[in-house]
Amino acid sequence: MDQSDVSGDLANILLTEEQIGTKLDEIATQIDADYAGKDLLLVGVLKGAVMVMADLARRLHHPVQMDWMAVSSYGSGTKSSGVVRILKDLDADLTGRNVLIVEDVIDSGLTLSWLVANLRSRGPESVEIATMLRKPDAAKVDVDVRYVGFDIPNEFVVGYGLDYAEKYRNLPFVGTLAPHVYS
Ligand SMILES: O=P(O)(O)OC[C@H]1O[C@H](OP(=O)(O)OP(=O)(O)O)[C@H](O)[C@@H]1O
Ligand code: HPA
Ligand SMILES: [Mg+2]
Repeated sequence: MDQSDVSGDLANILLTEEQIGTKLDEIATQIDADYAGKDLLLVGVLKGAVMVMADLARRLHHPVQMDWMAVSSYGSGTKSSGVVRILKDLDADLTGRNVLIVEDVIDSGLTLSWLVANLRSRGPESVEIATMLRKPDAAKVDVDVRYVGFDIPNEFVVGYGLDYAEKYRNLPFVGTLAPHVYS
C-alpha cells in the first residue's frame, strides 16, 4: 500500500516513528537489565505485535528466542468481542521458561488477561507483558504490565501493526482514523 493512498484516511498522528523508536530503546535497556543472565522467550501476539516484536527484539543485547501466538477477539470491527480464540498456538514448551508477551495494544485488557492466565497454566518460571500502547480509560479488567510504551486516549488507533479491517498495519506511525473511514 502506498502511504499516500491512506493519508486522507487519517485524522491525527498520535505517535511518530521517532517517538516509537526512542521509547523502544528505553524499554530494551530495561529488559536487558531485568533479564541479565536469564533465559528469555519473547511471545509475540499476531498479527498486531509483528512490528513491535521485530523492532524491540533487534534492540536487545540478550540471547532471546521468539515464538508467536495468534488470538483474535476483534475480528474486523473496532470493539472487542470479549471472546478470545486461539488461531495459532505456540511451538515452544513453556515449562521453566521466562516468558515475555509482546503486544501492540492493551485496550479492554480482555485479550491479555486471558492470555496471561492461559500461559501461566503451562508451568513457566515467569510471565510478563511488554506493550507498545495501553488505553487506561478503556480497561475492563486490570492487567499487570511490566513494560508500557505509551498510555493513549480511548480512541481507535491504527498503524505500527494495528489495523482497521486489516488495513493500515504497515504505517510506521500511530494515528487515528477520520470518521468517513468508518461509515
Ligand atoms: O485489550 P483488548 O481489548 O483485548 O484488545 C487488544 C487486542 O486486540 C488486538 O488484536 P486483534 O484481535 O485485533 O488481532 P490482530 O492483532 O490480528 O489485529 C490487539 O492486537 C490486541 O491483541
Ligand atoms: O485501537 C485499536 N486499533 C486497532 N486494533 C485494536 N485492537 C484493540 N484496540 C485497537
Ligand atoms: Mg486487529
